[in-house]
Amino acid sequence: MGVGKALTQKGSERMRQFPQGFLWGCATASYQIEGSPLSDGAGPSIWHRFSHTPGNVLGGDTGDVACDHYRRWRDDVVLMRELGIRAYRFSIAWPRVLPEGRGAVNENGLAFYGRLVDALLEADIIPFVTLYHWDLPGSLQDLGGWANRDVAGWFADYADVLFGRLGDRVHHWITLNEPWCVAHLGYILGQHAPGMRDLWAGLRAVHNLLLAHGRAVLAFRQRNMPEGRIGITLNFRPPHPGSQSEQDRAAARRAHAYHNRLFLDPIFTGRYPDPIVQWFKDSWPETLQSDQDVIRAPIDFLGVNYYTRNVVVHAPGTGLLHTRVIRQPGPHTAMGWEIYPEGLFELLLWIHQAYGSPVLYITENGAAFEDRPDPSGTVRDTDRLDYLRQHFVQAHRAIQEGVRLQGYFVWSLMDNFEWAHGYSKRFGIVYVDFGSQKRTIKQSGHWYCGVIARNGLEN
Ligand SMILES: OC[C@@H]1[C@@H](O)[C@H](O)[C@@H](O)c2nc(CNc3ccccc3)cn21
Repeated sequence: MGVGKALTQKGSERMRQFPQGFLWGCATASYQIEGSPLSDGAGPSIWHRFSHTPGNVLGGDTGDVACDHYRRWRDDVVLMRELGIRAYRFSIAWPRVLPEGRGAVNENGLAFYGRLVDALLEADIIPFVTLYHWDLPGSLQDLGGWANRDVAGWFADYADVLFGRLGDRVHHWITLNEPWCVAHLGYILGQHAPGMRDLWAGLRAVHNLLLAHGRAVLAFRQRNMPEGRIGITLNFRPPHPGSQSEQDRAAARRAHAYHNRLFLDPIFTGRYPDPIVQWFKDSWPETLQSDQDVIRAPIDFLGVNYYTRNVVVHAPGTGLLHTRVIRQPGPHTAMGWEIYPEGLFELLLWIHQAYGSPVLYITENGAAFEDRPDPSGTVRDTDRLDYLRQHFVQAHRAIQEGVRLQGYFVWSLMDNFEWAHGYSKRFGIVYVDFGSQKRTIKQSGHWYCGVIARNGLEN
């Protein structure tokens, strides 16, 4: 598309028009919104165990109720229709479908997701299903979880149940959400479930997550569903060196390899980034030559989660990579993340140019701010509106440069359980009063509805 077509002059306003058919949406995840973690035959997940273990989640919050979406899903689909979203990214809780992680299917759990998918289709909303968004069945963690190489087969079998039962109606599948977070936060730092602090286990989790992804892609291809598309969602934090010293530039390269290339390179090139294999040499897992052919099974799209960048300096003996992140001046979100919209453009262009112009979806972008309803009940979250508008502008820039960006999912549809932060951090474009469960569309949500209707941005 030429630039001229995308920048239309309407009156005094300049419109940034997105391509026809661009999929504007919102994203959520099962453990963060559903509640009812053990209802109707569901088994406990590692996040059910982790949040019920004192000290792991701020304020002792758990996902026991969350947004009560398991019971309020019909009203939430009505809300999505009011917002006018064209697609909805949500995850399926593995322990609802396979309570033990393997073996017998829990028909009640599968039926919940079947009803949700049918309601979305009825509302003309395209479902994007994430197969795994961190809620591993506890019984599989008892067998080592992602550190056990057998998990690749367990995950592929679980995925195949869903391909078989929902594949007639769901045509967009995401195998894993942010495997980097699963391994790094869950197995190395211990800040997320299962709360392990074990580099050896964490690096094996990296490899087994990739194997599991590849085995699920191969199972999907076996199903021969020509309308179906499958990909993976990875999180990225473009690192900038804190200075032009060679030490800081080397630190930024290490951070880049670990944060951004650790999963991207094996999937697209069949090889781990050399700097990382060298850096972790003594702890690096044993792998089979045949593994790389499974891991690099071609995918149809890449999901990109972007929130911020990191400014990195060399810090001998500090942390995993001997690096430290330097807080920057300027605006930050309630998570303490720098607001750096240009980083989205930089990231999309890098992936486009370095990995063969894949089809991309922004599967998460959003911001937490201290939202409060005013006396009339209105939530004037202008800071979130500005954050999203600035990032939409950068996404539009990327499309102008030829990036094959085909959709954008705002994180999140509604305020929800923010992992170790509990309910203290609000990312939604819909406000949730967790006492009454009342939903209120925030100013950003009303604004987003207009962007979707115009399929573009007014200045
Ligand atoms: O923190 C906001 C969201 C979270 O609610 C989603 O479940 C998760 O997919 C998600 N990933 C990121 C970005 N990745 C990240 C990296 C390091 C620490 C925390 C998040 C942000 N978010």
